Amino acid sequence: MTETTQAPVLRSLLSPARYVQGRGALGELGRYVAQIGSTPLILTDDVVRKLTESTVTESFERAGLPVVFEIFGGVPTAAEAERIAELIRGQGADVVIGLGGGAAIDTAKAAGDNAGVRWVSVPTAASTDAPTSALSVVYTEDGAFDSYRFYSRNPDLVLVDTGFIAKAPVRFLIAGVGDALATWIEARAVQRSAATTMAGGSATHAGTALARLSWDILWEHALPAIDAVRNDLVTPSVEAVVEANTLLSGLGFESGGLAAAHAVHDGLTAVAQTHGLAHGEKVNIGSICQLILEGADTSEIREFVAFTMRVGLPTSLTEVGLGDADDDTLREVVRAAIVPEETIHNLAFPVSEDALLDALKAVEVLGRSVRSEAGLPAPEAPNRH
Ligand SMILES: NC(=O)c1ccc[n+]([C@@H]2O[C@H](COP(=O)([O-])OP(=O)(O)OC[C@H]3O[C@@H](n4cnc5c(N)ncnc54)[C@H](O)[C@@H]3O)[C@@H](O)[C@H]2O)c1
Ligand SMILES: [Zn+2]
Repeated sequence: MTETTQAPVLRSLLSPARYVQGRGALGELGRYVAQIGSTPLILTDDVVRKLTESTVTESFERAGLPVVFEIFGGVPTAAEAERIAELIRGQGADVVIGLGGGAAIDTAKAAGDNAGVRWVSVPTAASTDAPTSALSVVYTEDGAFDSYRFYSRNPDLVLVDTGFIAKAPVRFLIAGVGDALATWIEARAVQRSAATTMAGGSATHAGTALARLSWDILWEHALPAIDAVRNDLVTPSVEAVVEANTLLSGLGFESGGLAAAHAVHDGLTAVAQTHGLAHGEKVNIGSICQLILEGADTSEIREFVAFTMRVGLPTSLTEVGLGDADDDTLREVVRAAIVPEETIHNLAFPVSEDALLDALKAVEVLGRSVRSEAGLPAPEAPNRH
């Protein structure tokens, strides 16, 4: 028998064991967590703890679970994950719950993996597609993208209470729409190039189709959902967008694949000017950049810019703090976006430093042009948070 020297091309789809979504879901968290472990540790920040503590406590008490909160430090670094892992070991916890935004959720996954216990994602904002995936994005202490860290399993449970999402600042939902719209743009590119996905191997039809479904739902429901959340309302559009941002985009990006949009996001984190912005806001600049690099139809690109502008996402370098950036600063972004391990190389064509620099600059030109066509004033630099 002859031995094959090449690994076979395999298709793969990953997902969490259970996904639960709806108004009032947080009150049921204890019941679901009790199926996974008996000594949970909840990782969250002060803001989210204040909002959720009474509901979580009541739910855990009903399920006979102890209530142990730990404050998340704010940046998902390797050191923060190890600090939490130490606590898990010390307390003998058997499940860690990331409660809050993508950063707390990613840190809970990393800490759970370090400590060898199971993990649960409870997003209180539909701001990213982090909750479902079997990976964390690791940052340096000063907030720059460091690396992707992959795990052998996804969260055992992802639970989303749309009542909390509707009461959260609308900017989070808007950012989540930016993150989720990129999913189809990137999965489509990975499908064209037959590149490897974040799940390892080639995309399944299912992974790619979920990315597309997320896109379709967002074009239909993002604007009414944003209006509803501005008024603290949970409508069917809000439920649809939360599912698109969290479940569909989560499965779609992981099993459909990433390409240039996220690589450009990662590049943007290399410069301090962008640090006050949400993940999904930076990703939207990456999506526009990818469409430009791909030479997508002018009408398609302009429609995307106009739509995401209406959604409330940044569509120009000015809005991510880089309006007056010199070439050296932009080259820093570009170089970080095209390092060999970046997903930009999943595009079907090679991308040079100069090509990406020009595409980035073209985002500003395009964003300004679409704004003025819509009769809107020139873009403004972001408010610092
Ligand atoms: N692992 C993955 O697959 C993946 C995918 C996408 C993004 N990410 C990561 O996710 C992170 C970004 O997540 P993010 O945009 O949610 O930011 P974040 O986690 O920093 O959260 C932002 C803020 O939201 C606040 N918040 C959360 N819920 C709230 C609520 N209901 N009301 C008021 N405030 C609330 C938190 O207190 C926090 O300060 C980045 O680290 C990014 O790399 C990971
Ligand atoms: Zn993302």
